[in-house]
Amino acid sequence: MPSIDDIATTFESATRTLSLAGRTVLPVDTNPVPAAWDHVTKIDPEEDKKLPLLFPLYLQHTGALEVGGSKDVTGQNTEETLELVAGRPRPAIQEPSGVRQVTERTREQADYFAVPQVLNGDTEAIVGTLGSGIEYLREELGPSYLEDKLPIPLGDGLERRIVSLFSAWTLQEAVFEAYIIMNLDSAAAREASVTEDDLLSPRAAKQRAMVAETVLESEIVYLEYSGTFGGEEAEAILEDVSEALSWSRLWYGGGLDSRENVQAVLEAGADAVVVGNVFHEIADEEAELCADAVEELSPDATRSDVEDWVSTAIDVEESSAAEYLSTIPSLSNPTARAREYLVATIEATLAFEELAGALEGEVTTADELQTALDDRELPGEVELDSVLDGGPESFPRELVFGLLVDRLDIDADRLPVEHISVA
Ligand SMILES: CC(C)=CCC/C(C)=C/CC/C(C)=C/CC/C(C)=C/COP(=O)(O)OP(=O)(O)O
Ligand SMILES: O=P(O)(O)OC[C@@H](O)CO
Repeated sequence: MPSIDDIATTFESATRTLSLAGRTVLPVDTNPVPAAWDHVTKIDPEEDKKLPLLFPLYLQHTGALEVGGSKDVTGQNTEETLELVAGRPRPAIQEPSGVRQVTERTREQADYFAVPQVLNGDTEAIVGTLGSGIEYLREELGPSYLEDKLPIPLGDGLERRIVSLFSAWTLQEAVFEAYIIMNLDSAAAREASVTEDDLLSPRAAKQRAMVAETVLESEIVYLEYSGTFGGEEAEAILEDVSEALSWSRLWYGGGLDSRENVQAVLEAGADAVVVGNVFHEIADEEAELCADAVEELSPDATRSDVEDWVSTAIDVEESSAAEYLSTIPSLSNPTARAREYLVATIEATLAFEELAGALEGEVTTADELQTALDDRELPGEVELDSVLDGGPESFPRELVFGLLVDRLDIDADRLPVEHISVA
């Protein structure tokens, strides 16, 4: 009679064979990273990188929101950013660059967990940090998660096995991003100790991508030029790497800000583009624009007044809003959308200023503020509700409440609005 170990071994071997067939010969796509994502927006939780006020308007057109960065990222600012953006309106991926950015809360908030592994960096960036991450899952996050969830203690042995299952499951559920970092002048290159000697030719990049797909089983191979556009060099790498991959998705990120540079990397073989800086630049741009609008426009300016003002205040075609929207392959007429979203943002700001002015000195507690907002149409509410499909909680209400709590210096729990441009 076969032992339980024999049965388990046979089962494991059959599962592996099926998984291998799914990756190679069967006409099915078993990669958990949706092929439909051809555009991903990378959102950095660090303090200096802000979100546009009506960010869901912009994010409705992207495939997924990837939350992470290489500098000044913490568990707390990651939780805050995920609290704001996850599901608004697209799924969120947490991409940690350090172990302690992962918390119980971020695991609950994010729909996907993406672990970077750098194919051309130092050992720390391929196995070192990952090793401390697994240790952290087993020895800290797992036990504290279990303590929160278990109604009664189960005894040391069983608890240890459940914790080990928790960390194995977390990694099983994770998607791995095999990075090839090619811009030496980026935080990502510094983080992963990528030097001149580590830069790869297209052929070497292709060979490492093959290791990622077949041995490391990385769901994503990520050509990273963070902060700069890789141009022809990147295209040559994408051409070679894309020929070699059949299961892993090939992502390109770095310096994208126009339809042309997006088309170039997609045509060279990228499955998806990742856009970071230019999204945050929308927030900086609108903060200035809104400050000017508050100075120059009357609070009861009509939409057509605002549209006219926008036409004189900014060259919309050259704006960061239009640049970001132009990176979304499926979106037609990005300039017209940018104009529409900028106008909506200014209208919302003018209405917010008027509301804040009316409530100043009138309300001093959270309850009073809540009552004052009930049954009133709030700035940005119509636009945001049309994108967010209602849902049980009203995001525009929470947003305006949070911004007013800050403005009126009220003591109350609120959304982490400090990540929003105009706060
Ligand atoms: C398993 C657990 C709990 C955690 C995983 C912890 C790991 C393995 C983190 C990976 C650390 C690592 C290899 C970082 C490399 C740097 C990197 C690729 C960062 C991502 O780039 P961006 O942050 O988007 O780049 P910029 O900041 O330059 O824009
Ligand atoms: O910020 P940018 O240059 O758009 O790069 C996006 C992303 O690849 C960074 O990890």
